[in-house]
Amino acid sequence: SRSYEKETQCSLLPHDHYWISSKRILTPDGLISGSVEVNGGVIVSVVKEEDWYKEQRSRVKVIDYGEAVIMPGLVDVHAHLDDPGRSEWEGFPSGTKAAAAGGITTLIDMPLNSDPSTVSPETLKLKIEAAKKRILVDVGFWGGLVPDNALNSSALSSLLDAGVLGLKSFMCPSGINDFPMTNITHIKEGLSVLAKYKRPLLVHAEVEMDSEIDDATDNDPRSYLTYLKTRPTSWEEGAIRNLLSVTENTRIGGSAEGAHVHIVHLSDASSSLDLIKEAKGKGDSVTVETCPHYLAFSAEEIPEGDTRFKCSPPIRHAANREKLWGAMMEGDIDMLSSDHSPTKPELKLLSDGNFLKAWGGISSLQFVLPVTWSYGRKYGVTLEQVASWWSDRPSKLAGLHSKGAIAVGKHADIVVWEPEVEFNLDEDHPIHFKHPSISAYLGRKLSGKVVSTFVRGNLVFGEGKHASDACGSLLLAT
Ligand SMILES: NC(=O)NC(NC(N)=O)C(=O)[O-]
Ligand SMILES: [Zn+2]
Ligand SMILES: [Zn+2]
Repeated sequence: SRSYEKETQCSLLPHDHYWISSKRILTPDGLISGSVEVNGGVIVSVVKEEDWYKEQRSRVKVIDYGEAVIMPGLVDVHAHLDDPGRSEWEGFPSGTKAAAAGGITTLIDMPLNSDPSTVSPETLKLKIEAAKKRILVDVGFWGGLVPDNALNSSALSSLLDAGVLGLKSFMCPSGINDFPMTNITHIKEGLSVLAKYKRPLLVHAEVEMDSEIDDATDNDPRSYLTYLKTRPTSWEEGAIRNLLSVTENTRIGGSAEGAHVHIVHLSDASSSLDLIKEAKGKGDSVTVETCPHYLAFSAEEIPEGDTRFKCSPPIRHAANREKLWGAMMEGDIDMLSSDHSPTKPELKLLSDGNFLKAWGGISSLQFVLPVTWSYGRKYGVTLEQVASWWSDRPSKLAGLHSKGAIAVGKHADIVVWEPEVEFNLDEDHPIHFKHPSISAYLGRKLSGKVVSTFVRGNLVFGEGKHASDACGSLLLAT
């Protein structure tokens, strides 16, 4: 029939009702051997092997994944897909293809690096138009909190009413002209509006302060350490200290109860993290993420002129990376995000190697699961932790309560992967984001191969292939 045809193009699997089984299914109650029943895009049962009676399964298709891990799909709350306006940097089609190939089933797009930035109902509409029928995974949007709308509660309300899942602001220049930085008054006012909607504010927490080098001309711009000195930990610490001066309002009974502050891409695992822990201890509604590149790389190993590693805040020394891992394992850092922030290769200035002038941003979207796993193994990272950092916590941050777990009633957003399988990110490895050459992960050996990715029951990626139709859904807050 017609509808059958349509289904097969959204999914590599011509079934609406089926079971997937494996010896390792990660549920909220732990790892089980058993099966997951999917019907109409939703998980309708999760059954242990011993309870899975033959008659139950005989009627519908069963896909047996053997010992591969079945886990909730990843929810990436921080990615820049640069569409519309800078789709030569990335774009919804290539970005969501990379996401699907990496086991990411939901992606929340940042409001900047597209042109225009997403700061109003009109600009959100442009995003929605650009994404419609061009996304392989589910996509939601953060709106921008900028000086233009921050002190105007009806402007902010109209942006929130239009469906952004929350807001994002910068405490330092963003590098994007139509996305200026906010001060603490803007943030405070923004939180009071967000409180009514119970949606979060995500903050890029760095503040411009004196750099540790008096005269940049004395320093080699091809040396990573020169760049590192221009954005010392005091930038993060100063911004976070200032930010946390207004988060007490988010406590129960506070004037902005219901609002939440989420600090994006934390790099400094020392004083900045201590401040966050202290605020959480007092009951402020605060969470923090870091990104795989801060956990995988260290300043010491960044080659001269290799601007693929440039991002802000910067990747710091190995001792800081150890502390970040400690904070992950202790639960002091709540979750992970990619901060996939690509550009066109020309702007990375790879032949110049000038760290001070190159575009800042790491390209990683497709690799975050194997990177987290590969670099985390030495710290004893478990599958439960990976699912908490990448699915459970981020889905809650974004208010997406139908996502983030293999449980009855949730969307059938699922990644099937083989943690033990190693691969080299060499020229032969298919990479789906637009500009693989600017990724700092190229040439690495990783462990953890994505076998299949399901979005609302559609098999959107399997055996190295993508579904031919882009049937991801737009996630608009209501
Ligand atoms: N304009 C940007 O995308 N900036 C991004 N750049 C990074 N992280 O280097 C970011 O998230 O701050
Ligand atoms: Zn940022
Ligand atoms: Zn970012």
